[in-house]
Amino acid sequence: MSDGSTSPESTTEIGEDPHEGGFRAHTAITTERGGPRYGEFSEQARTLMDNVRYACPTPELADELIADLEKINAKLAAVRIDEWHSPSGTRIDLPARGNITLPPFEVTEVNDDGVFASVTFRDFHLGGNKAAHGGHVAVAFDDLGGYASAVAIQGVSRTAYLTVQYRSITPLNTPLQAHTWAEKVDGRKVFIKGTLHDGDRLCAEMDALFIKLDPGQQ
Ligand SMILES: CCCCCCCC/C=C\CCCCCCCC(=O)SCCNC(=O)CCNC(=O)[C@H](O)C(C)(C)COP(=O)(O)OP(=O)(O)OC[C@H]1O[C@@H](n2cnc3c(N)ncnc32)[C@H](O)[C@@H]1OP(=O)(O)O
Repeated sequence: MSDGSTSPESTTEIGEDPHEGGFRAHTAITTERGGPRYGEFSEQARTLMDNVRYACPTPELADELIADLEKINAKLAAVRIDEWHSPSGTRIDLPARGNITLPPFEVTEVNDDGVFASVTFRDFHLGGNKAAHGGHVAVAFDDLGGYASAVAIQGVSRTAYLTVQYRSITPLNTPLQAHTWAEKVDGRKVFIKGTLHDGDRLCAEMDALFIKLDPGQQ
């Protein structure tokens, strides 16, 4: 079984030095890095975080779990690679491109009106009272806003500011509808808006500025 990291069919061409300045020189899109079960692996990691968020282990069970997790961490530490070649963040076939640090989203459509995605906040995104933590809502907006910016300018940009208006509770474990779009492009400045809905109900809105990076910019 291949780890897919060098498969020319599944990755965009990246040379010896795949990054330029602070970001990738190319949009690395892969469907094979990490192997065919990388999605299940990521999902197990998310479920681990869900369970940890709500678990109250006995001291004896905590001892056992620490020993188990030490073994798992040793296995993972042995296969760590650099950020440019890691599957996380490049697997466009998986929720949130296989990046478990993002709220899992699935992009459902990209068109002239922007990026449309289904986002599901998990148990481990809990803020309080069954609602998502506001910081996680901002994370989802940052990534999907960056996506809309990338689509608008066909290039890489970085967040200069991002404001979220929290309009109503954002529920956990519910597929929510996210929409991000470029309202205006002015030179390197990309003004991005976003909304997050639970059905007809508006949960949050985003207003952000992304700056297109100059070649080689850190
Ligand atoms: C089939 C489809 C396939 C699709 C494939 C998938 C595609 C997916 C693609 C991608 C998705 C991923 C998306 C990820 C997104 C995540 C992004 C982040 O989280 S980035 C990390 C957080 N942000 C930072 O750490 C920035 C830190 N700050 C900086 O580095 C600089 O300040 C920077 C780059 C933002 C600007 O610095 P300067 O030196 O380049 O530019 P200056 O000259 O300062 O600003 C340019 C213009 O912008 C204005 N500006 C800059 N910052 C501003 C601010 N905070 N507020 C207002 N204006 C600002 C300035 O006034 C200037 O405007 P005037 O040209 O003079 O009109």
